[in-house]
Amino acid sequence: MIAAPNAILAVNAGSSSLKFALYPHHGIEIASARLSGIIEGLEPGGAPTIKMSGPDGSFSEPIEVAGEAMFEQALVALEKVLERHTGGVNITAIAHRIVHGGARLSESVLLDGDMLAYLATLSRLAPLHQPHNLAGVQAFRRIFPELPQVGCFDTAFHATLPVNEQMFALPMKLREDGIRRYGFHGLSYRYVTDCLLERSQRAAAKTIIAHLGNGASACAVAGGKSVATTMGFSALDGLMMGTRSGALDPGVLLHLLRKGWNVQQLERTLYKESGLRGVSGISADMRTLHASDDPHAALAIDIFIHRLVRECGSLTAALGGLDVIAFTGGIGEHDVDVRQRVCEALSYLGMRVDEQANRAATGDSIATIHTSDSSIEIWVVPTDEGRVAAQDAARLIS
Ligand SMILES: Nc1ncnc2c1ncn2[C@@H]1O[C@H](COP(=O)(O)OP(=O)(O)O)[C@@H](O)[C@H]1O
Ligand SMILES: CC(=O)OP(=O)(O)O
Ligand SMILES: [Mg+2]
Repeated sequence: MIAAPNAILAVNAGSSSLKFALYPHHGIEIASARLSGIIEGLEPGGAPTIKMSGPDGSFSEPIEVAGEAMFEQALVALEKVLERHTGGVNITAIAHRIVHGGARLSESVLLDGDMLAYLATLSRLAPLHQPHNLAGVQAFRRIFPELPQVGCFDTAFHATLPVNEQMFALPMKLREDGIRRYGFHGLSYRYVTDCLLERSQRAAAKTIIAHLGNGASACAVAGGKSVATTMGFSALDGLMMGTRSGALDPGVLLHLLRKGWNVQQLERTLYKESGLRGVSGISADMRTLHASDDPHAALAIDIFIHRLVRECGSLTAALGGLDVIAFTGGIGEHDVDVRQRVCEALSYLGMRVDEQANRAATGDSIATIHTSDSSIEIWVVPTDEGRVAAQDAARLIS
């Protein structure tokens, strides 16, 4: 009898959805994802649905849940769906994307009770991500108690940030309380950095990676290491995002507090009602904004690009020049118009975008979109955060 192939299940548990992908592996050798998908509607009162695409094509089906423990019931359903569509792979570990590893964790780790207790203390630093990530781990531990669970941290890639990039100009005592810049989207930055280092002679020098998804940030990478990044203490800083404000004058917060706003109102506004959604009044989805002829939609896109161009200038200054820029995340991989406008605004650096190559880069595979006389390479790299997590899990269980 031939043994079922081994595979690692990489998951990203959010507030109301769970993204997953299954990576076959042979020891520490990881293959491309065999299938990937999302369970949506996991909020109380929601109607959980599983969407998946893999070798048998794409499908979407509701998950039957009754009473409490919706998350656990969804995982049991996921296990059955995976069994049906993979012909029975042998899952060897679950690799969890967890946004915050704090100052202590600069690498992925096996998750046990002590480690989870430490990670729970970081929830206050990432209130909209960390509690959901950890609830995901707990649910998987209950449903699959025999499987190793591995934590892979968004902050880990930024452990190399120099101290002047980590520090706020605040009283030193606050730094001792953990109030410093951490940076996020590290799994994506690691994936893109590895892709670039494999393919470009110049990527080892001075590179900016723009991760433009629902959450968005950009990172300056030198010699494969993070040296500056736009997200800081929380996943709110830096670029304008789908529903988050990005960098904001702290005076605005003081003003609103003085007007009587409470923490919940501030949190909701900054995380959920700002960014593309807040400015446009229409949607957080870039595709919807492009399709709209409302002037507020155009204004939202315009601010998004303006903020990104300014941050690229700042990151270029931190690097002392620029050799390579890479676009990734849903917008970075697919949005021809945003890439064109950002690159044209950065032409003062000697960046020349090839309009035809840009139009042809659809995010299905890695592409370059610069002209032969551009002094800066421009890349489009479809990211794969799950693969980085799966690699680490394979290493940790081997
Ligand atoms: N073809 C496209 N053109 C422009 N934007 C796109 C396209 N496809 C996806 N996006 C945008 O990508 C964003 C989601 O990015 P993604 O990286 O998938 O999200 P997440 O951060 O949840 O992983 C949305 O704003 C969406 O509009
Ligand atoms: C850290 C962060 O912003 O993550 P996401 O883009 O998944 O919201
Ligand atoms: Mg994302």
